[in-house]
Amino acid sequence: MGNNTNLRIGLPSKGRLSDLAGDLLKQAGLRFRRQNRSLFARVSDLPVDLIFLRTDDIPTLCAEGAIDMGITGSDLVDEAQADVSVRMPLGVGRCRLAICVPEDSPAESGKDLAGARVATSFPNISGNHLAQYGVTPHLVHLSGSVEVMISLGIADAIVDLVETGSTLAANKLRILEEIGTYETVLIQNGKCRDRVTAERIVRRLEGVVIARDFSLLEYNIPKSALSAAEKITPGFNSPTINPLEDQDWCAVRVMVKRSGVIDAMEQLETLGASAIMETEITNCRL
Ligand SMILES: Nc1ncnc2c1ncn2[C@@H]1O[C@H](COP(=O)(O)OP(=O)(O)OP(=O)(O)O)[C@@H](O)[C@H]1O
Ligand SMILES: O=P(O)(O)OC[C@H]1O[C@H](OP(=O)(O)OP(=O)(O)O)[C@H](O)[C@@H]1O
Ligand SMILES: [Mg+2]
Repeated sequence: MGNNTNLRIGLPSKGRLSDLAGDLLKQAGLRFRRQNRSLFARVSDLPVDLIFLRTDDIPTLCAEGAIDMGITGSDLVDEAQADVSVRMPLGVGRCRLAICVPEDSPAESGKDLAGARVATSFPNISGNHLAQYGVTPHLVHLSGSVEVMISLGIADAIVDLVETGSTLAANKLRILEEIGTYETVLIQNGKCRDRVTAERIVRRLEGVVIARDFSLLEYNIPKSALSAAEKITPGFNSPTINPLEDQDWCAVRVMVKRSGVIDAMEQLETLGASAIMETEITNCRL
C-alpha cells in the first residue's frame, strides 16, 4: 500500500466497468500503470492511490472508509444501501433493472407476483420495489446467470439488468416491469482523507465527461439570422460571437450536444449559415 494520507480511489478490477473506469481516469490526466493483475497502483504527480476491487464491493468499502472515492454502478450503490454520496454520473455503463417473466406468462405487472419465487442479484432493490404493492415474494439471492433460473425451475420471475435485451430473448423472457435506470457513477464517503485532491479529481472527471457529451460547432451566419441560430445552438453557457469582415455576417463558436449535432447543422444550413464545422473536444473546463 502507498502512503496513508494519499486519497484512495476504488476501481473495478475486472468486468465490463474495469476498462471504462481506467480509460476515464487516464483521459482525465491520471497517469498510472497497473502491473499485471496487481490490486494497487500509485498515480504519478498526484497524492492518489488506486485500489482494484470487485465492482459490487466498492459501495460498501467506500462507506466503511477503506477507500475515499470509487467508481461503480449506481445499481450496486442502491443495492448495498451504502452511506456514500454520488458525486457525478460518468455517462457510461447505462442499463435498466427489470422484473422479467417467461414470454408466455399471463402476469401483467409486479402486482401479480404475490407468492412467486423471484431470483435476483438485487434482493434489496427487488424487495423494496415489490413491497410498495404489498407483495412479498420469495427472493432467491444469486450472484449471476439469473436468466437461466426460470428454465431450471428455481424461479417464476427474475429481477436482472437489461442492456440490449439479447440475454432475455435468448432465454425466452420478456420485461414485466422496469424498476429503474442506472449508470456508472463516482462516489465519495463523508470522511474523505483529502478533500482538496478529491475536488481536483471531480473537476478533472467533469471535464472529460462533458467533453465526451459535447462537440464544438463553428459557423458563419448573417446577423439577421443570428437570434434564430442562437435558438438552435444556445450553448452550454452562451455562444461566442465574433465579427467578420463583411459587416452583415458574424462567426459563432458554441458547444452542442453530440447527439444533436447533425440535426443542428441541417437547421443552421437552412437558416443560411455557411462554413459549419464540428470539432471533437477531449477535455474542457467550463
Ligand atoms: N449489460 C449489462 N449487464 C450487467 N451490468 C451492466 C450492463 N451494462 C452496464 N452494467 C453495469 O456494470 C455493472 C457490473 O459490473 P461488473 O464489473 O460486475 O461487470 P461484469 O462484466 O458483470 O462482471 P462479472 O463477470 O463479474 O459479472 C452493473 O452493476 C451495472 O452497473
Ligand atoms: O440485455 P443484455 O445486453 O443481454 O445484457 C444483460 C445481461 O448482461 C449481464 O450479465 P453478465 O454478462 O454480466 O453475466 P453474469 O450473469 O455472469 O454477471 C446481466 O446480468 C444480463 O444477464
Ligand atoms: Mg455480470
